[in-house]
Amino acid sequence: MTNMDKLYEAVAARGPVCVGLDTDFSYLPEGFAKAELTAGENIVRFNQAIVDATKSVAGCFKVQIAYYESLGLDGLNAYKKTLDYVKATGVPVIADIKRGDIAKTAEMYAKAHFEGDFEADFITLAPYMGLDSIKPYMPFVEEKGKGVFVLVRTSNPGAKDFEYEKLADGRHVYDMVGDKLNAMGKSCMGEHGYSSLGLVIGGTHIEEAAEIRARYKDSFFLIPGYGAQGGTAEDIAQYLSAGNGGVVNSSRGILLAYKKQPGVEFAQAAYNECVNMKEAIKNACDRL
Ligand SMILES: O=c1ccn([C@@H]2O[C@H](COP(=O)(O)O)[C@@H](O)[C@H]2O)c(=O)[nH]1
Repeated sequence: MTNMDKLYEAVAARGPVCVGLDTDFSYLPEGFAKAELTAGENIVRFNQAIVDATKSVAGCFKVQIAYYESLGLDGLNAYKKTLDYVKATGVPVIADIKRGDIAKTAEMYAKAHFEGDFEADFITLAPYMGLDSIKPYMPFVEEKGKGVFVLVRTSNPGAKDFEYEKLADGRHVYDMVGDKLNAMGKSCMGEHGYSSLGLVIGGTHIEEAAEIRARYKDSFFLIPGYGAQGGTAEDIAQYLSAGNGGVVNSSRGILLAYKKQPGVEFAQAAYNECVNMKEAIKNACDRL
């Protein structure tokens, strides 16, 4: 069974919410940090509380490496401890590292994030340098069941700058990227009908949602943009297939939920936000 199969089953069991552990030190509630600990150590304590509170309603967790790299070695230690803590729960974990480089360098990134200290179930990749920048990850995908999510149509406003450009055949650039990746992903199909080569499809532009879902029936989607970036359950539901086939990330919306729930402890507030998000997406899927 591939990690994508496990992710599919996790979504079937607990829903599509992907809890984003993009933990900035400034997100820790007042009085939470212990002065005798480093910033990274305090972030790990915060993350552990979030993971404990939300794992029963999380399809997966996503750890955004930039938040940890920005703290240097202390942060990388916190990154590893956070990954290890999530892995011990058995809930799938995506390392959001967005790598993209020449094949030889990509081989090293693959080793760095699919084995050893920073091993994750899934990683994110940027495809701009071409398919040879993705291929070095495929031995881990095809032989060890690992998974990748590759950027196709991103959630940021700048998605319009390159991804929406039109080709001579009428396709958008993001269609061409998605088509090539979807074809590449046929080499690693799982038991549940989804490839281990998944696609990142932002949940903030919905005009093409139905077309994108129909075009890539066997691609699992990582869908960022819910909450803080304005994506709604109604928008996101269109990227799922009967409530599965994708995971929906929310980072700031979950980590900072306590700021919108006065008097509620931060981990409980994160849990409440996950439950609300899960129900809102389910209701929106049911209405489709
Ligand atoms: O198109 C993309 C690809 C990745 N991301 C990542 O998702 C989260 C979003 O965080 P929020 O706080 O929920 O906005 C973050 O890690 C991004 O790096 C994305 O937003 N859009």
